[in-house]
Formats: sequence, structure tokens, C-alpha cells
Amino acid sequence: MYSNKTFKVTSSSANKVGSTTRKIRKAQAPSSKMLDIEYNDYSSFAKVKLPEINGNPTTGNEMKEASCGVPIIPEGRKSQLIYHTRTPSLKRKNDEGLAAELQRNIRSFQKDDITKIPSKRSTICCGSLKKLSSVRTNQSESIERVTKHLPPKTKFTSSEIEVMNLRNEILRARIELYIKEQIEALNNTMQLQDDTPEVEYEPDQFMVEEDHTSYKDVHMAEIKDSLMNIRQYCEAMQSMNANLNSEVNHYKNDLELNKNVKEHPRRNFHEHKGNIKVFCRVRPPVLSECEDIADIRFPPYSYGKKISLASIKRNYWGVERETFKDYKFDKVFGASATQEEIYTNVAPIVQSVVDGSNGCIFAYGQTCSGKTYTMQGPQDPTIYNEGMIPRAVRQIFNHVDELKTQGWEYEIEGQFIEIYNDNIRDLLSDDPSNHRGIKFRTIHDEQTGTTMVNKAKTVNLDSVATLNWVLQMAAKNRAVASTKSNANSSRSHSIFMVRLMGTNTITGENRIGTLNLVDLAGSERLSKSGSQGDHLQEARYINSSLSHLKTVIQCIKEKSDHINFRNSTLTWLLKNSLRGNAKVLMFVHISPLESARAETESSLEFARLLRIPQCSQFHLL
Ligand SMILES: Nc1ncnc2c1ncn2[C@@H]1O[C@H](COP(=O)(O)OP(=O)(O)OP(=O)(O)O)[C@@H](O)[C@H]1O
Repeated sequence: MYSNKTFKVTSSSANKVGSTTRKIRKAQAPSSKMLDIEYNDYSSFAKVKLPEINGNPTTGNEMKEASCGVPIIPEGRKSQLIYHTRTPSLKRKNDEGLAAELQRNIRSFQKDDITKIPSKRSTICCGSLKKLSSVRTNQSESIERVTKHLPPKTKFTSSEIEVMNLRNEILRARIELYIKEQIEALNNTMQLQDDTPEVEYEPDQFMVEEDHTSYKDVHMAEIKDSLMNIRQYCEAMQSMNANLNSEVNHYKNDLELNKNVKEHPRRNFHEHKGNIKVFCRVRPPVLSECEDIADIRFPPYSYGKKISLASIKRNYWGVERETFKDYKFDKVFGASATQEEIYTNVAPIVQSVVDGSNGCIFAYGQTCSGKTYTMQGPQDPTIYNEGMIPRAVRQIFNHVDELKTQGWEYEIEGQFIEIYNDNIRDLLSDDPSNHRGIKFRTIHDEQTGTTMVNKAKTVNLDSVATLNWVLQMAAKNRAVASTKSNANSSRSHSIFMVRLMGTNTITGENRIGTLNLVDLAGSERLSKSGSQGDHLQEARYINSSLSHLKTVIQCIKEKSDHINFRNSTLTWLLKNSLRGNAKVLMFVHISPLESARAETESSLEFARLLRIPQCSQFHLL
């Protein structure tokens, strides 16, 4: 006998419904095979037909057994029944107590409101919604947590800046558009107002009795409002403009600063070149020397740093081979280098002197190598081939003139002296024959860092005319002794000293700078010059003073604690222009002649040793 009663198995989970029905089948089928289950795996219930046992309907026990803890609802019942209990043991099949308990439970459950039990789909939906919302809340909480502890952003990438700029553009465009719209609306209103006849409406029709405001007044109020808005936007625009302008000015200042750092010659020399530099210049040969040209390799213009001296060497088997000896300097000027090119490279030193530093430029080399040409120019100079001295003084004049606009007033004075046999002579003296009777002394002012030669004539350099007079006078007075090498060879060191004293009338600032332009005596060896008697004495003094000069420069390069400037009159006179922040330039001159090869080599070696600190003593004699 089978009970026609069907039961609905329901659960919040489709899996549970399936597993329950399978359990019911398992429990019932072995004995009676009378179980017929209708269920849908993915619906919330399954219909279960339970058998009658011995004509009795299935007891709660069987139901309980079959349900295994999931709800079993008799069909036709409107309310759902949820029945939870522990899973009973199969041994307790006919347990009346349990059946009674089940019935009690069913009865009590019947009272429950069906609406309180959510359908499966809605539960799923609700569940997933809840899950989603909890995920979102978690995420937003974590974002909040993270953003709260993030530092404010100070650096932006270029794309971020671009976006910001675009936003600003959009904002600006919007403001403009808004203003346009406002103006247009204003115009329309004005037009309307002009067209509209001034009509007084009946008070009871549109207005409160006491309010006598006309239609025109209403429009006027609107116009005033609009005007106010426009004014506010204009102010916003103006402040934005001011911000933009200040930004632009800021960038302009930055650019100017960078430009100054790049272009300021003094700073350039300081930061990029160091304080002691060695340049080399090769004199071009004249027509009569064409058959005596040495194989010297140098750069065609003034861009190189290397000069190579070729020599022929014979090997063991008597085979001749040309070898090159390379010398490197801070700059090498070939025979085609112009006076202007040369000056461009020394101009930073002159500039720095105007700004309050000391500078010293030496022309070194053997007789007839072009020292005087570099320093003063040829005998009848033109504006194109004039030397370093007139160019430097002109640059000083120009720079001082420019500084006048900033409140600077300068006094420029000059002395032109020579050191002959370690004694000072005044090249600007009106009576050179008096030289032997006067004892000139070097006076250093340690406070200002200036040097002057007492009793030597001091000229106030206030014009180009004065400068020209100084140069002519010095050329006339310079002691020239005839030697074998050069009929006009100068046997003394000549020094043109320019002192600048600047005062700023606005700030009260002071600047003092000294520029020494030194044309050294010829450096040829005694054997070559064939000197005898007085000339031998001259040559000894020259070589000794050059040797001391080299030692002093090397000590300065090595930053020695003790430098003996007193060893020679030349180094003692130039003391303040060699040490400290003074800029020193040694210009080594090279003759292009093959016959002067040994002297050339000697000069290059001298200059090379000046570039290398901690070198051994170099003896010229
Ligand atoms: N770069 C040059 N271009 C053209 N001519 C030059 C150049 N250098 C030198 N000279 C000429 O070479 C000759 C010798 O030059 P300079 O008198 O300057 O040599 P120096 O080294 O001063 O000799 P000294 O030590 O005897 O005074 C001069 O006639 C000069 O005009």
C-alpha cells in the first residue's frame, strides 16, 4: 500500500534538496521500492511520495528519517514548514515519541508567517547584493584608509601638468563662455526693456497692492545681478591672469639666471677652466723662412689641444724614421689663429679683474717666437691685428661704462715697468737715462691685495688716447739688446700693470682688481744665443727668473703651504696676482723654424711641466 500523500522537500539550497531526496530514496527503496520522487534540482522543492507501512500512513518517524534534517512540507499546505532536528538513527524507525515530536513541531510551525521566509532566488539575490555591497564598503573603507595616510603630492609628471593645463584652459574657456552668455542675455534684456512700453499693471492682477515696482524695475534688478556676476568673474579672471603672469616672470627669472651662469665669463673661467692654464701659439713663418720650416703638427684653427713635434730618428741599421712627440695644453692656436681669436679666449680673465679679482697673463717663448706680437701687436697695429694689451684696456673701458648704470664708478690706473737683470725700470719715465740712479721698490698692500711699484710713473687710464701714449712710451723705453738670434730681441721682462678701484654709489660696495700683462724675455739657451759678457749676464738673469717663475706656478698648482716669491724680482712683484683666487694664464709661443727645434722643444717641455703638478725641477741652463 502506498500513501498518495506527497510531501514537498524544500531547502535554501538546491543541493540540499537533491541530497535529501536521495537519502529518502535510499532509506525507503530497499524495502518497498515504492518511492516516487518528483524534484527539480534547481528549484526550491521536491515532491516526495511516501509509502504506507502496514496500512498506516507514514509516521513522522519515517518522515523524519527521510528528511534528515531538511524541511518536509505536505503538499497543499500554504505555509512552508521548516523542520530541523538531529538526524535520527535508522534503528529507531518506529519511535512513537519522535513522531509525536514531529507532529508537534509541524503544528507549531503552521502558525509561522510564510512571508517571513524568503524565496530561494530572492535570498540568492539578497545574498549576492549583500556580498557586493560588503565588498564595496570594504573597498571604499580601505581606499579611505589608504588616502588618509597618503602624503600630499608635490611632484607632478609632465602628462599630469599637461592635464592640469588643459583643465585650466577649459576653465578659462568656460568662464569666457559664461561671460559671453551673460553679456548676450544682458543685451537681450536691455533690448526687451527698450522695446517694452512702461505699463503699470493693475495692482490686484499681478502685484501686491503696496508694491508699486514696475516691470522695468524687475528687469533692472536682474541686470544688476548679472552685472554683479560678470564683475565677479572678471575679478576671478584677473586674479588668474596675475597668477599666470607671476608664473611666467618666475620662469623668466630662472631662464635669466641659467643664462647668466652659462654666459658669465668670470664664473666660466672659475668653474670650468681652473685658475692656472697653459695655452700654446705657433707663429706663422715669413716668406724668407720658407726653406727652414719644422715639421710641427698643430690644429688648423684654435680648436685643438695637442701639438706634435716631428723628429727624424735613425735605427741600428741606419734607416731613418719620423717620430712625433705630443704635447697637450689647455688650448693650442695654430699659425692661422687671429689676434681676435686669441683675445676671445683670454677676455674672461680681463672681465674678472673688473669684477674684483686679480689676473696675470704671461707671454713665454724663445726670441722671435711672437710674444710681443701677441701682447702688443705689430709695430704699426690696425684694429684687426692689435695685441692683447690694447684690447684688454678697451674691454675694461667698455665694461666700466656698462657698470655705470648700476651705480659703479671706477678709477683705472696703470704702470708699465720692466725687469732687467732682476732690477725694476720704469718704462713710462720721461728720462730713461735716469734709470740707473733710481731704486724702484715693490709695495704690496695686504689689505686690498694690490701691488704697486713706488717711484714708477702711474698713469690715470681714462681714455684710449692715454693708452696709446702709454704703449708708445713703453716701446720706446724698452731695453733692447742685440743678440745673434734677433736684432731687436728684448732682454727684459716687461709688465703692464692695470689697477681698477670700483665703488658702487648706490650700495657702497668696493672692488679692487689688478691685471698684469707680462711679456717675458726670450727663453733661448745660452749656447744658442752665443751670449758673452753683458749679454751672458742678461741671459743668466732671464733664465733664473723664468725658472723661479716656473717653480712658483708649480707650487701654486700643488697648493703648497710655503711659496717663496722672494727668489726673484719678477715673482715678488707678481705675488698678489699669482696666489689666492687670481687667474693665471701662460701663453707659450713656438717658432715654426726647423733651426729653432731645440728651443721649441725646450719651451714645450717648460709649458708641459707647468701643467703637471709635482714634477721635478726643470733647469734651463
Ligand atoms: N702671429 C703672427 N702673425 C704675424 N706675424 C707675427 C706673428 N707672430 C710674430 N710675428 C712677427 O714675427 C716677428 C717677431 O715677433 P715678436 O717680436 O713678437 O717676437 P718676440 O718673441 O717678442 O721676440 P723677442 O723675445 O725678441 O722680443 C715680428 O716681426 C712679428 O710681427
